[in-house]
Amino acid sequence: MDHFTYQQGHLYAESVAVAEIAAQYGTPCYLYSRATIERHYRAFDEAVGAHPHLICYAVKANSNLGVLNVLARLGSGFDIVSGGELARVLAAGGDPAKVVFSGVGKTSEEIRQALQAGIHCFNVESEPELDRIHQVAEQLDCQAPISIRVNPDVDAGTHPYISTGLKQNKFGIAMERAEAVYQYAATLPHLDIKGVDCHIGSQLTELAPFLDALERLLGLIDRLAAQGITLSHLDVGGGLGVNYDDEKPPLPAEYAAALRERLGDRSLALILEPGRAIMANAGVLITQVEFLKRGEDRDFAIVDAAMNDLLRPALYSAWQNIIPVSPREGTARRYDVVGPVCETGDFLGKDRALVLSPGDLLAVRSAGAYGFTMSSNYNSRPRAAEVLVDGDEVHLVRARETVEQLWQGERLLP
Ligand SMILES: Cc1ncc(COP(=O)(O)O)c(C=O)c1O
Ligand SMILES: N[C@@H](CCCC[NH3+])C(=O)O
Repeated sequence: MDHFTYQQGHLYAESVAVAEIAAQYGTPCYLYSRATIERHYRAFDEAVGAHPHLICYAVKANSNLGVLNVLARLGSGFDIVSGGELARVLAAGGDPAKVVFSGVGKTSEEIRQALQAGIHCFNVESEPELDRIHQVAEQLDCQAPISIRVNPDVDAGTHPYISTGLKQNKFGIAMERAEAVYQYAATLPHLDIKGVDCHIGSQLTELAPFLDALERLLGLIDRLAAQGITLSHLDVGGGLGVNYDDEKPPLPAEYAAALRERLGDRSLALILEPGRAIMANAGVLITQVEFLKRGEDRDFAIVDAAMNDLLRPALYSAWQNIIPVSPREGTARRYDVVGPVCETGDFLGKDRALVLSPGDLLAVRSAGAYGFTMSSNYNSRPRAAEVLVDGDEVHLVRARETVEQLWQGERLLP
């Protein structure tokens, strides 16, 4: 469910006509709905219920400060993967004590910043990383809270580029090594073992792979307990899919109930790291039709948003719905909806049935996650504005870039 609906024949974001926002802020423009973000966050929080837990929203899905601030106000924690994301969380008023730090390439400087900020836990992805964290903690004369990210070798059944829990993926420490790594970590005085973590991939639409991974983790937790290593939390990562088309992913309530059932009476706090499930359907990308071009083979709707604004279709052949902001009467034609970037892979959607005239506004749905965060300045295109709608209020949470900002930091030769 989301708060982008047609009212009197025009698309609205909560109580505001999308066309009005486009007129004020220009296109392309990302629109987010505060009510949808809040509802999705609460769906996870309430699904886990009374069981001790932390919802650590995955910042990579959408790191806009306004968005992070909405979540921080709800008490959300954050899953980060860089010093930049940590800085954003802090700037947005997030609580560092609710931050978990994932990612395979943490630098010493990033580790130092996170220790100084007082984060909840590092999700350690390799043995050399464990040593590096220990070394930095020793220099700062503190204990680093850690959790081992285990790679359970489970097929998430998702796009190969976003599957992370297989042996051949770069993420986590192999299950076979995990016990030895915990034993080793327990000998290091500047580490504080907190938990175990896994994240097997993104856009999962079935429960089975999650539960498969969970069973393997619970086995490890029990074996460690028998060896005197008691963990206080279990981080199951993110990955719950959303409806882009007609997928029917499990709802947070169903997912959380299955997790809690399998936890049994183990006294382990649960950490969840949802990104897409909170943000994807809380956002749309608004774009305007520049030209309609009749080709010999097919028709093109050339719009002012491109792969630099929304990379998912080009990168993963991802399908996202494209709908008119103010639908017209008439006979639909089939269009490839393409951007101005000089790449054949620059498309937002292919073979879409639409009734269009130049100047029409289109909304690309489900664009709140991995939309703006994956955008770039390719073809020297300024990045789009981001707007957060809250009831009948509209907040510009990031202005469209100016062309001068495109070369900030660059220098002419002397
Ligand atoms: C470690 C980690 N946690 C959480 C997420 C969030 O995943 P999703 O957006 O699929 O919930 C990701 C991205 O896949 C991730 O790499
Ligand atoms: N960027 C991906 C998800 C990657 C998840 C990060 N581990 C997407 O748009 O689907």
